[in-house]
Amino acid sequence: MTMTDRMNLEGQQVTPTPGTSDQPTLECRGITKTYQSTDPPTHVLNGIDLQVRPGEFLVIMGASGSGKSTLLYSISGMDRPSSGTVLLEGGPLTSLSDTEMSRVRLTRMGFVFQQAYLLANLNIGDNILLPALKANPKDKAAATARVDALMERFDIAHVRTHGITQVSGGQLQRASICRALACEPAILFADEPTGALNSSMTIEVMDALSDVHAAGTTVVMVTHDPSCAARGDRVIYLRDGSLVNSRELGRWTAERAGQREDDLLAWLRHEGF
Ligand SMILES: Nc1ncnc2c1ncn2[C@@H]1O[C@H](COP(=O)(O)OP(=O)(O)OP(=O)(O)O)[C@@H](O)[C@H]1O
Repeated sequence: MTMTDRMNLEGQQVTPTPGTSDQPTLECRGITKTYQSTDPPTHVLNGIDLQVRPGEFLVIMGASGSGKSTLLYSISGMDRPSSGTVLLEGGPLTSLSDTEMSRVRLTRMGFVFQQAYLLANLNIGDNILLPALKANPKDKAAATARVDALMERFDIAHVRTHGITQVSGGQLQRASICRALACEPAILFADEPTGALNSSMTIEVMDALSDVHAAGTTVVMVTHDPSCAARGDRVIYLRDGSLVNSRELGRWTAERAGQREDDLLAWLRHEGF
């Protein structure tokens, strides 16, 4: 664990939450990313060290262009870092072939984006089922049972047979969360999952992500929104592609949400947000 991981704004040592195992779910060492497609090349990440504890809800924040999405993509196998190592549950990701990486993404990781990216020719239920069937075609009965349970849990069972244009934005994003959980991933990555939603749908979706986290799934989320960030156990702050500070928040509770947001906002302002 790095120094920034252990210190809060006041430079005090903090006790990490929750995490029980010594092995991080995700470990990143010396991650750099340079886009060679531009002239001159664009250096975006400058050697990020990061550990995500089992069951932790980690939030990545920073100004626009600071490298948040690039970091998320580089550590989740959606893109490859230019250098550095990523370990998922102790296994090296960065040395996998593209085919092996795709398999790990499908079976061990879930993804939620700003847009739902569900298929227009499938109904909501079948969209959610698809990755589970792709991961294990022989598992149809078990996968269907899992998907039914997820749709009940996230209150979209009643729109199972609806088309993707026949549900609200909040329902669509909850369907994306169900799809991301259908293969029971070790970790869920979310990139601005509420970026396209109004405030009531944002709360719906963040309640769903808090539920995912409370059930034990490790979550890594990029957001611009301090009220969403306040749901996390820990917020890290990027500036110009470097991890410059980190804030332990402890477990989110609805009762303390307002105070927690105020504290986080004060810290973010101190960081230049
Ligand atoms: N494919 C690419 N090729 C070249 N440069 C890129 C590419 N993708 C991102 N960048 C650049 O990398 C930098 C970081 O982008 P990134 O999207 O990671 O930032 P961000 O913090 O997520 O920003 P935002 O909050 O605006 O989404 C930006 O300067 C961006 O222009």
